[in-house]
Amino acid sequence: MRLSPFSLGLTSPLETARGPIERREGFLVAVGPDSDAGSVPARGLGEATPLPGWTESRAACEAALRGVGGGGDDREPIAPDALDRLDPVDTPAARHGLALALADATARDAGDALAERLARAEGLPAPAETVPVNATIGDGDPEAAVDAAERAVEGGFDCLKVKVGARDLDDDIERLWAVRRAVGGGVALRADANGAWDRETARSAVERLASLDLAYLEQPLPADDLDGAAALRERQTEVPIALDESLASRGLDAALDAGAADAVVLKPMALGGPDRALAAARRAREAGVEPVITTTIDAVVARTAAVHVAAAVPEIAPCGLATGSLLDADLAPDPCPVSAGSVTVPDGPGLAGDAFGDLP
Ligand SMILES: O=C(O)CCC(=O)c1ccccc1C(=O)O
Ligand SMILES: [Mg+2]
Repeated sequence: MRLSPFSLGLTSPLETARGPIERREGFLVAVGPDSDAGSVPARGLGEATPLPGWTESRAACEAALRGVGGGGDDREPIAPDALDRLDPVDTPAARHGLALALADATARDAGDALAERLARAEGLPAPAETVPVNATIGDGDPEAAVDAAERAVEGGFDCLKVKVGARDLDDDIERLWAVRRAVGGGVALRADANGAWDRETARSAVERLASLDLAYLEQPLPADDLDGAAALRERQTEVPIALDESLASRGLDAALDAGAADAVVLKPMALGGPDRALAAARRAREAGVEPVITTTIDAVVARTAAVHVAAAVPEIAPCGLATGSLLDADLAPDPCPVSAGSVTVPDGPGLAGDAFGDLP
């Protein structure tokens, strides 16, 4: 297994209530084919891009991958239990990197698109050919938010996710209303507070946002506060509640059991791999909770993998996968660029046929 480090800057920092995201640093993970041992049937490519706060640190990610043979050559056989030795809770990005590389290799060997393999493993029907996506708007000042919203709608997006929670609630409400006035009633608006509010502020927010027609409010309360999220849902049906950070901290099952979410925001990089993200999406669906797939502002390999995961979820809601444009450079041309608020799922085989053939 070969690791190739990379470091990519964002065009401008993505401001969130938990601070700005300025760079994304991680590893490409290349495996096989190791014709001698036969444990990896074809070349496969993965990406491990940790985001501390959502995943392990970069150092922990690298150590975990090296501990299961990363750092060697891609032709070296991989221990059969290598993937099992990467803990999806402690080192989700590391597990994502190897799980994706192995899944890409297996799908390539079979001549299937990754989405087809993922769907079959979960007993889901044939994947979709396109996936709807939301535009991601950072927690900048009101003019910047309105500007970004107008540009996104001109570009064909009909769903916008606006970061909130970095300023006073009064200012956020005014900011969201400014966006609503600018884009009109026909565009779906989501707001993501990244856990910034206490219960009283969150209660006030859902009351004051009731008439804004929000598609959902994401992570209004700290990650651990599932009871608070459940209570918000009980009092305010006009503002659906989505959970993101809570899934990493409390787990999907606890969130579903607590009745704490109308929607769950599933990040393959934070959940330990494409396979685990799709399994989570299927479980959420079965519990009547809408799954949404997003990146952690990953490079093109993991972003493409997340598109395959989303494609495998029948009738998926708009996903947070239009994040490539936030990076000021990328590892390869995008095999599934965003057009008119949607991405086309690559045919394969694997992630995207030959699209990543020049990558290490
Ligand atoms: O969902 C999106 O539109 C993009 C992804 C996103 O917002 C995000 C990206 C990196 C880390 C956290 C988050 C988040 O959803 O909170
Ligand atoms: Mg979020």
